Amino acid sequence: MDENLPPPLSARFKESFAYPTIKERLPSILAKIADTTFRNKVQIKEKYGEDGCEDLKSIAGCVSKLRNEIMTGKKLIPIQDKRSDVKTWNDYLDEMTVNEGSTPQWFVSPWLYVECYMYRRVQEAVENCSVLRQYDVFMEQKRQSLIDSDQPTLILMNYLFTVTNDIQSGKSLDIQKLFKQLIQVSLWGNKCDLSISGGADNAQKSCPLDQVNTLCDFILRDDLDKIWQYVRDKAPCRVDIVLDNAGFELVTDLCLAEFLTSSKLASQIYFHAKSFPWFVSDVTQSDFDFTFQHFMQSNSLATSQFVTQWKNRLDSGTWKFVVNDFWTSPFPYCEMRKHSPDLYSELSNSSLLIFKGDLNYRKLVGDRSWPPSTDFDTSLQGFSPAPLCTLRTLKADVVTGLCEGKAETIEKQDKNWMINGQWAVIEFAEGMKK
Ligand SMILES: O=P(O)(O)OC[C@H]1O[C@](O)(CO)[C@@H](O)[C@@H]1O
Ligand SMILES: [Mn+2]
Repeated sequence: MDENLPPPLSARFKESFAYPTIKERLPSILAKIADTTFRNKVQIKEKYGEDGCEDLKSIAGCVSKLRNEIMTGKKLIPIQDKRSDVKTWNDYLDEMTVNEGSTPQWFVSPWLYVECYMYRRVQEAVENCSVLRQYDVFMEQKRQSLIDSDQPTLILMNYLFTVTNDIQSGKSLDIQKLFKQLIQVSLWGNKCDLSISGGADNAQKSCPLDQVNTLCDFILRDDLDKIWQYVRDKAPCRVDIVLDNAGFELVTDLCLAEFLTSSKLASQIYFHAKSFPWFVSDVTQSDFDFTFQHFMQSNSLATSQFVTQWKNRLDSGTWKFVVNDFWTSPFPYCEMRKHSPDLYSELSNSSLLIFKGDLNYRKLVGDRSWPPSTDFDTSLQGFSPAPLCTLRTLKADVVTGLCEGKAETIEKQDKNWMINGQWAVIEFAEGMKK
């Protein structure tokens, strides 16, 4: 490890947000999983019979054991299942053991690593089932949060419908203004994750368009002008969105993608998603499919036209939905080139990478305790497959790229500014010019 880098965030710092996350938030997420699996018993029995019930029992048992391991600060143990990423995880456990001089522990080791490990252990419980190997322990919550966001979704779809019709009919529009607006809608969509709330209802309630104006002052660093100039000069170009949460956030990402495509700023959009349930609300293939199914049942003209168009875009390859196991690995992104060279080179074909959300941000900056005024480029530690930007509301006590004194000023105004999801950053790193 580079001695000059600040230390990784960890629950061993009791005043940091890692500590209550591991002590309270993670155990409560696991308790909720055990709870919902029991509640699903009747349904599962109908569909899968006794084997299904046995699987549910086994998932609940594994999750309760894991909860106990966390609460008693046990050592991390190797993953044991047949998923193709097992070796990666177990090799990393060995590597961390060597680095730390002893086996990693929940309240001692880097927060990023142990928190990712928890979700991989939950998946282990599912992988070892006999009939429920596709089971998603967070499915109900994710679906409900999409349904609970129907109202703001409709407002957004109707608005976008007018915008795209105007574009098509050649009406003169302020594309720059729309670009900035839809980026901000997608940014604030990131408020709606289910991990920060420990799985409690966190759906979008207010009007997503009004929010853009009222929340302007809560953006601590705003590189939108630079991003706009870059995209305008590159257009039409390939844009990659590294997705975060299902539910309303995904709706906002799809709307951003639609705007970029119909305005011809983007020629192609890649959506990157998780290959198994992750940090409660992150998008998987089945969440993406459910979102489309849900839209297909809508009575709204705008929604049903968009969903047909989006399916066509996916069929024709203008849009691509891709998953990669790297996104559900514990590695910070500066290690992507080493651990997933194929993904790194795939991303380098893009003109702009948009990283959504808090966890992506933590991985971009290596989840280290950087002084907030550290240059954003420096904190990326060489990760630069293509020009990139982040749309992130702050839910963890790490941030870089703020101007000198900004953190201190905000701290006086709101002592929870780094963790309450009320503040945000839009940061751009152009990297090496291509
Ligand atoms: O969905 P997001 O924005 O990545 O947030 C995920 C959550 O997980 C954490 O990274 C850790 O629990 C928080 O910082 C945040 O609440
Ligand atoms: Mn998430």
